[in-house]
Amino acid sequence: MADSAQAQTLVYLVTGGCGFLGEHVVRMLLQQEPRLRELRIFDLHLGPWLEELKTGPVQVTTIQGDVTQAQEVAAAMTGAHVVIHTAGLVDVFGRASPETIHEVNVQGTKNVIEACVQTGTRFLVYTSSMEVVGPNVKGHPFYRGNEDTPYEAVHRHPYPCSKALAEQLVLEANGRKVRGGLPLVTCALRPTGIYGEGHQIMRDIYNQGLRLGGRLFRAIPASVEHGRVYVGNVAWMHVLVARELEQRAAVMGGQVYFCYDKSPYKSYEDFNMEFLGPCGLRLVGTRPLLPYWLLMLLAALNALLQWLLRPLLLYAPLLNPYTLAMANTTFTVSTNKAQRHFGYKPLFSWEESRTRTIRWMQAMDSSAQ
Ligand SMILES: NC(=O)C1=CN([C@@H]2O[C@H](COP(=O)(O)OP(=O)(O)OC[C@H]3O[C@@H](n4cnc5c(N)ncnc54)[C@H](O)[C@@H]3O)[C@@H](O)[C@H]2O)C=CC1
Ligand SMILES: C[C@@H](CO)CCC[C@@H](C)[C@H]1CC[C@H]2[C@@H]3[C@H](O)CC4=CC(=O)CC[C@]4(C)[C@H]3CC[C@]12C
Repeated sequence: MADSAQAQTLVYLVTGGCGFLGEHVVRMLLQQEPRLRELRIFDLHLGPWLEELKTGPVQVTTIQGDVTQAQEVAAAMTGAHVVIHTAGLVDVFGRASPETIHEVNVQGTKNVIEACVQTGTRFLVYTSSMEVVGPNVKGHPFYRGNEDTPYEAVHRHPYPCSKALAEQLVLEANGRKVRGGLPLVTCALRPTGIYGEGHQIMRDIYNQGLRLGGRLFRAIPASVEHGRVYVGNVAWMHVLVARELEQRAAVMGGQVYFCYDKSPYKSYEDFNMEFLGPCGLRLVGTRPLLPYWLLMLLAALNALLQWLLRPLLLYAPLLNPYTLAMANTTFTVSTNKAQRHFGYKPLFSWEESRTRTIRWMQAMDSSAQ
């Protein structure tokens, strides 16, 4: 909890504070930000776990609200010093319409920026995504690249398009005058694929493995590297950026940072096995069991079924042409920009991140029995 020796003066607002990443950011702020006086948690859906936070020394205010509603955002932000904007619609499975994704991710971000200007909130940290860069529609590999690595970032899918547009808005807003005349300082963090406690896709893959008798079948060559980062380290990076933005505005304002840690470079499936293996699942095959053209056909079939069934029900399996391309294209990051600009070092080692994730999966498993 916050060190009471330091003055508790700051008001933070976390949008999407009840999501997978948002909850970790909220808990990390309460543990690691001694200057926090009030923490506002803004989300479309508030979780029951928030109640336990209200007994600590920091005032925790929960706000059920929608980022697409400009007046709700502005009302929540009045008097806040820092906003960490993690709220977003994360959908690569065709559950939401492209219009809804745009509305939440782009219009929602515009509303946050305008609310900063209107209310005088000076520091904005935006959760962007590796997807703003790639993999692109051509499936070009991005092998251990950094923030300056040239890459043809061309997207068609609504999710990366929306994240790219929103990130651009955030970066362009850096330096705008907010109420009171001081400049807005903004910054965007680009996590690669986040894993850790609360990761819904990991849960889904685990359940899929159970349904298949404790087995998963390799679909992606082991040589395709997919960047992953532990949720606790992503949260830590958000807390550090928020803390350092004021002092290092000239260096950090308008910048983007990949979120990285010491998680190993592996294929999406091999990486998941680091957690699913200790939970009793087995990955069958050292090479993909089906040829790629057949997987593409199955993915296309899933897309067609989704479209045909849409009037009756929502069919949104994990495999579709976009997720297949994502999993099958090398995209990994190797950078030290965050360390150079604001002294970031991962708070959790790979071993700790792995252990925490396994413990969470095992607890989830035993509570389901
Ligand atoms: N999960 C991942 O691997 C990655 C996620 N990101 C980004 O991180 C952020 C958080 O993602 P996750 O925690 O994974 O997703 P999540 O779906 O668990 O959390 C998003 C939160 O935003 C809230 N939200 C959605 N629409 C809202 C609205 N209209 N108004 C207010 N709140 C709303 C949701 O209720 C949810 O609590 C997102 O911006 C996402 O684009 C970036 C890179 C990787
Ligand atoms: C082809 C299947 C065979 O096992 C595996 C399908 C896996 C996919 C569901 C995932 C592969 C890559 C993931 C994405 C990636 O980690 C980057 C992301 C960044 C974000 O900002 C949001 C989440 C995601 C799009 C993530 C979603 C799930 C995958 C597509």
